[in-house]
Formats: sequence, C-alpha cells, structure tokens
Amino acid sequence: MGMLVDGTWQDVWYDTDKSEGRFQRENARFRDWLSTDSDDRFAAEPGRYHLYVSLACPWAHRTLIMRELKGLTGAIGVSVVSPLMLENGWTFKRNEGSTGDQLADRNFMHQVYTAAAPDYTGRVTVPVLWDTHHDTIVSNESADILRMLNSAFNDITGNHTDYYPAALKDRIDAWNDRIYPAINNGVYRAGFATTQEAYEEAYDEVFAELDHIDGHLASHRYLAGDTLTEADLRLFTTLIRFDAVYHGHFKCNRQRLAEYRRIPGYIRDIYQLPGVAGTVNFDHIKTHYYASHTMINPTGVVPKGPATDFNAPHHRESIGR
Ligand SMILES: N[C@@H](CCC(=O)N[C@@H](CS)C(=O)NCC(=O)O)C(=O)O
Repeated sequence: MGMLVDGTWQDVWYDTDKSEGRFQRENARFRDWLSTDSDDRFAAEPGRYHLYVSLACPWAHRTLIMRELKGLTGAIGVSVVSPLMLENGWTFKRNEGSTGDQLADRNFMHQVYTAAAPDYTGRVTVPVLWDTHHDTIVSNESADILRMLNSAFNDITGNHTDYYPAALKDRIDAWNDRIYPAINNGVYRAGFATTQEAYEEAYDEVFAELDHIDGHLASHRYLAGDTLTEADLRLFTTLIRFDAVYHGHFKCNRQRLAEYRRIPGYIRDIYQLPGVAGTVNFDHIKTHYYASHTMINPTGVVPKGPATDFNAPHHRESIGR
C-alpha cells in the first residue's frame, strides 16, 4: 500500500492522525468524459478504451457489471491486477492472478498513472478508464465511468437500456447520496478506523442504512422501484462482499446480511442477471482484503467461508407489482 508523490512511489499506509482515527477517502483526480461526438477529444469508439480493474475492488466491480449489462465486452478491453496490494500497491503479477497489463505489459498500476501524468501526486486506485489514442487516463472515478458506459456507446452497440433514466434521476441521486457515505464508504470507514469512536460511528451508520434498505425492499424490487438502476449496481458490489469480508475483516458484525429478511433475495436477484455472476470472484475478493491489510490481519490467513448459494431462487419478480 502506498502512493505517488511527484511521480515517485512511496510505501505508506493511510494517515488517520489528523482526522481523529477517521479514514478519509481521497477524491479522484482524472475526471474527463467520453463523448458521442466524434470531434471531441475522448470520442466513444469501439476498441479504443481500456479498463484497469481489480476483481476485489467494489468500485472497480461496478464498472465491470455495467460493461456486461451494456454489451460492451467486445468494445472495451480489461486488465485485471493481482488481488494482493502490498508494498508496490496494485501489481500485474500473472503468477498471483493478474491478467497482466494487456496494453503495455507494465509491472505496476502506479506506472499507468505516471504514464498519464509523470509528476502525479496521489493514491493509485482502480478502476481506471484508459484511452489508447491519447495514451492517458480519461477517468479514475467509478461513478463517472458508470455513467459514461451507460450512455456513450449506445449508438455503437445498439444497447439503449438506461440505468440512469431521466424520470428516475432524483430518486437515484437520493439513493446514491445515502448509500455512498453509509454503505459503500461506510464499511471502509469502520474497517480502517484507528480509534474506537471512529469505528463505532461508522458501524452505526452502516447498520442504520442497511435496516432502512431492508425495509424499503419489502415493497420495492429495486431501490428506485421496479426498474434496475445504477444505484442498485453501486449498492450490490458492497453487499455481495459483506458477509465474506466486511462482517469479519472490517468488524461490521452486528449481523450478517444473510440474517436480513429481504436483502439476501435482492442480492441474488442482481447476481443472477445475465453476465453479473461472472464478474464476482470471491478468491480475489477474500485474498485481497485478508492478505493485503496486514495491519488488520497480520497473519494474512484467508477464511474459507462463508458458504453462500447466490444461485438459490430469489422470489422477487412480483415484489412491488
Ligand atoms: N473514488 C474511487 C475510489 C476507488 C478506490 O478507492 N479503489 C481502491 C480499491 S477498492 C484502491 O484502488 N485503493 C488503493 C489506495 O487507496 O491506495 C472510485 O470510486 O473509483
């Protein structure tokens, strides 16, 4: 674990000293957008853009699911990093489960960042959307990448399914605003807290929001109603990891999600959508968290369980109808 400082890699852990033990996520720095206009700098074209992802990472996972649902697997290539993130950060070690860097055969993810910005200072995160024409990073913000994949390639693929429809925009935005701090980032705030108070604050927020969601799902198949939207995809990647990782490793252990009434069926509903199960890799997920965060789990031993059947029937087809 580390970061780039003026383009040089430094092996340092998150600094929580200045924030009373609270983990604070850094904002993404590359925030350009793909365009449907062929004259624009980042025009959408098949074969031109590439995703750098970790199969362990919930933020990267969102972009892989959208790539599947939007029929973009042929148009956008993928490089998967090794699940272990140690002194060199994310690596492309093929003997540790990486596909290798499919574009330039680099050894480390930080070299992707310095290829785009030689004097970059900041964290080296996945996902990254890379442009092979300008040899640079378009975006390293998963929420933005999700929106781009949702709309920029529609005329190329003919897939016009909209996961951020105008009619549901306000509802989706409202859910995203709740779920990001309380759930997506909430589990990290619990897990990376270095004071009791910071941990308990995050833990309480995580379960208050999960309780709220479980209640909502009693009468709504998905967050925004009976339509699957990006808000569900953003929530799903945290939920699918919860019992395997966040419950134990991040100490979010008031209960397992399996003990909720509706959340387990909701997870299976999304898991069973065509293309989604293939994006879920529990080997990478568990190895990454338990073996990379050596200050939380110094032995690096990876738990075998839990044994959850995400293919069991979800019985949610008629909810809310
Ligand atoms: N805001 C980013 C966050 C991405 C992120 O934090 N990814 C994690 C992996 S789950 C990462 O690469 N962390 C490396 C680090 O913080 O040094 C997004 O949503 O794309």
